[in-house]
Amino acid sequence: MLLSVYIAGTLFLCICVLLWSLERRERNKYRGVPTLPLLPFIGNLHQAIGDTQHIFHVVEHITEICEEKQSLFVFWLGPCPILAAQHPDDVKMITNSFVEKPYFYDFGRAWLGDGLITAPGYIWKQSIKKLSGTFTSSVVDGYQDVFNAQAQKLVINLKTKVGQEPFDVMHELAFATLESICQTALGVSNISESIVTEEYYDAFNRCLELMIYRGVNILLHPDAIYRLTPAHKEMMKCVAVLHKVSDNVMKKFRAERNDVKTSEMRGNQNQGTNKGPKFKAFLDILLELRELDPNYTDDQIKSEVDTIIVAGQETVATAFFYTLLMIGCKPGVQEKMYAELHSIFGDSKRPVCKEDLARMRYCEAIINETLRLYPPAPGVMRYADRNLKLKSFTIPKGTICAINFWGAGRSLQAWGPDAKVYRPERWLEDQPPGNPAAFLPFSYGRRACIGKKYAMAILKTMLAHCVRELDFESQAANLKLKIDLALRPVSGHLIQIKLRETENRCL
Ligand code: HEM
Repeated sequence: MLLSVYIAGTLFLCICVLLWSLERRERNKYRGVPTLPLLPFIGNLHQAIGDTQHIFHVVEHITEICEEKQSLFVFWLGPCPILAAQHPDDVKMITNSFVEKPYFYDFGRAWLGDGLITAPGYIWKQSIKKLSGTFTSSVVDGYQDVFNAQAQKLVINLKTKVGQEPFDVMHELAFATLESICQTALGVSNISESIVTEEYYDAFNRCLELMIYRGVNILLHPDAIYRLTPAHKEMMKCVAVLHKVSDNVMKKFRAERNDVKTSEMRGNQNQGTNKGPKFKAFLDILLELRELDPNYTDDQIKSEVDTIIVAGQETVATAFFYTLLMIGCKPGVQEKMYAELHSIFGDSKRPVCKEDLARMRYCEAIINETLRLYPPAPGVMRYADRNLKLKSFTIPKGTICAINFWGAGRSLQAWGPDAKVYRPERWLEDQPPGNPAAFLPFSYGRRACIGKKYAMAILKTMLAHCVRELDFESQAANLKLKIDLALRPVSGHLIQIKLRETENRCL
């Protein structure tokens, strides 16, 4: 008996020593890179435990260290090093060199399959060749009618809130951007209630929460363990709701395209009854690709549809919210924007056309400044599939790199002494501000956002419609934030609305 206790004890000790020496060897690879105080085996894991508000504080703390030392930072999630980067030179190198994403992205694969965001590198390389040109300026110009219609509908919805106490505006924004993405990129002109539903909205938010919950619970990272948990069961239920939406969209799309073909075949007889969209939708392009390439499966198309819904909806709605938040607490900025709109539109509430968008320079500066300080996605990750030499450090193969958008956008080094001040005018000066690789809301390098032109067009259109008729008020002084994958305010997306004075006079 004593002997077996002795053997077991010795064995345990040997395993600990082995693990400890492996850990030391691994940690030595990152010697010189700042980190937080480490515990044996768990590294910084204990510092990551907490809610999503705590995660935001950790990111803020890391940002301060990186800025002060002008260096990288390594966070040890147990045995797994996560290398945070925010210096423009490092960001450029990392995002241009690596296209693989770390296993954290697999947590979204049940939902987004091999769509562009979650696809492994070899699939992404094939997909991006086909899809990189799907949101060019000329394609996005074709969406302008939908953007106007959705913006007008949003104004009508927001007018019902005039005079109320501060309210959470995200619901209105999310529905407007979801309908827009279905009508534009996915080419479904009649959005029925079966598509944009409360059930979808709730399932979407819950999925994000469940993914972050898994992300911070390292014990739930292995699939074999996660599958046994109630969280997995709930995730699959939510994913089923979300997939029902993409299935519905695809069914409707096919039905509408068949109607268009039928009415085209009927020729002149039915002229004027064809209500299909005037542009080629992203989904048109996907279906054309499938006709040309038999290896392009229905599953792949569905994954891209789910991906485009996620990528083009929540991000735009969040960006719009922060823009309202900023103009709402800076009356001078809002008035200057209104003056610009008045110089373009006069008192007219006419639709916004692409020439107007080009003239809305202050409005664009407001959006850029908002995205700099409040990037809807506060960062992204890349997986180092080989060693990479940076100026100050060689990233070892196997490292998970986290690009810190939040930190890059607020860096004094990159943006100057007023980096933390909201000043849209910086975007209108002769020299473009900062360093392009420090302005990261759409990411940078390979695997950056392909929807930037879409985002800017819809954001400007919605802003023009809203600010021409409404006056926004908000409190951002004591804003508390959390990271729910997206950067979100803890107390909700609170805004107050008044009718613009000119509107009051008209009534
Ligand atoms: C303000 C709005 C937007 C922001 C802040 C934003 C941000 C981003 C970011 C940070 C990424 C990189 C994700 C990663 O590497 O993990 C990304 C990728 C992507 N975005 Fe956007 N996005 C916006 C709007 C849109 C829109 C409107 C669309 C489509 C209509 C879109 C489509 C995509 C796609 C397909 C990808 C994956 C690209 C790839 O991996 O090749 N985004 N976006």
